[in-house]
Amino acid sequence: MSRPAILQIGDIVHSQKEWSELGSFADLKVFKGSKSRAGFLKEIESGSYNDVVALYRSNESTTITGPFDAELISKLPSSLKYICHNGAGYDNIDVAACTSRNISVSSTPIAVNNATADIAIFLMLGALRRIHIPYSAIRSSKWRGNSQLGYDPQNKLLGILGMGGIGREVAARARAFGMKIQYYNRSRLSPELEQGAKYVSFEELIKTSDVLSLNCSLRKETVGIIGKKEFGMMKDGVIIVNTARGKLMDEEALVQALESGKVFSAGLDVYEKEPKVHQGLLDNPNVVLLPHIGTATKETQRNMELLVLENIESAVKKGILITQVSEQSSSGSIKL
Ligand SMILES: NC(=O)c1ccc[n+]([C@@H]2O[C@H](COP(=O)([O-])OP(=O)(O)OC[C@H]3O[C@@H](n4cnc5c(N)ncnc54)[C@H](O)[C@@H]3O)[C@@H](O)[C@H]2O)c1
Repeated sequence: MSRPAILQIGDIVHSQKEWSELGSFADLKVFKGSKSRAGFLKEIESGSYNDVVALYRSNESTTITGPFDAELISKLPSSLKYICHNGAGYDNIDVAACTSRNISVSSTPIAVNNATADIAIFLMLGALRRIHIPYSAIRSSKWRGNSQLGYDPQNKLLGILGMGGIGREVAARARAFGMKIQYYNRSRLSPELEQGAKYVSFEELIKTSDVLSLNCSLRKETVGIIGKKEFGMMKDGVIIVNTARGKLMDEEALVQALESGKVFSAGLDVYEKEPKVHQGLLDNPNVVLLPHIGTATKETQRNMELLVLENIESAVKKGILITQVSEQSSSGSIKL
């Protein structure tokens, strides 16, 4: 029987040794052609990947191939059974199109939790203090510049929208700051996972939170989940933190809510049209901005790569993905 092949798209930076070790049971191929969607499609058409069973891709490699949408998925070789994605968010993969082609998809949850929750807390504290103002004043020899007093996290009500892996780590950290926690999720968590957080309706979360942290995945039904109407329902002086996905929120509506003072400040790691950032956010000193660096630590990047490689090994050797995406693992609709 011929050996299966595994295809790498994009860079593997922190676990090259472990990638090479997959060579003990499979042929390793790396997409090196003209680094574009057209170049990738050309390589597929040439037949070079006709023995590829599993592939490695990442949120970063989307800049090379474009999204794994229905069009691209329809052109993948018929040998391909597993897409092992490096990223906790996989909104750049059309999972339904994969399922209908009997392709299983994995992502990298858990590995991302700590680093992303750390950044959410960093942004929340920064937003509570409107930290950008003193932060930039000192470097332009203005000492505190136009700084005003901020707020303590203690005794504030933190609302978490999407109490998944990252949301729960945000809650754990916020408890240490003396915050009260409430959350809304697709389904209520067990008491062990809730850790005392109060489960409330979406409407109550929006209306009563002092700080709102967006931690839910981007799906068709969550695009624009926070828009003009929701900002209108919020408490005056609310603080918004978004480390999940920019498209969850109507950025224009956020800019207006910041300008009107409805929103005291915001801490953002993600944007609607990355890498483009709304000019109204760039111009507003009350906003803390980071360029999507939630998982940008050496430990987390390595752990994410390793989890992808573990998924590949398990898939090729045993036909099982370790962290298959929930749309496929819970529906049981995929037959291999
Ligand atoms: N800033 C970064 O660098 C960075 C890093 C990792 C992940 N992320 C983003 O954070 C998101 C969350 O990651 P995670 O690992 O915690 O994922 P997760 O799957 O563990 O949690 C997502 C949660 O969202 C909830 N959810 C989905 N649809 C919902 C809806 N309609 N209403 C309410 N809740 C809903 C789910 O029930 C789940 O609890 C990812 O999807 C990803 O886009 C960003």
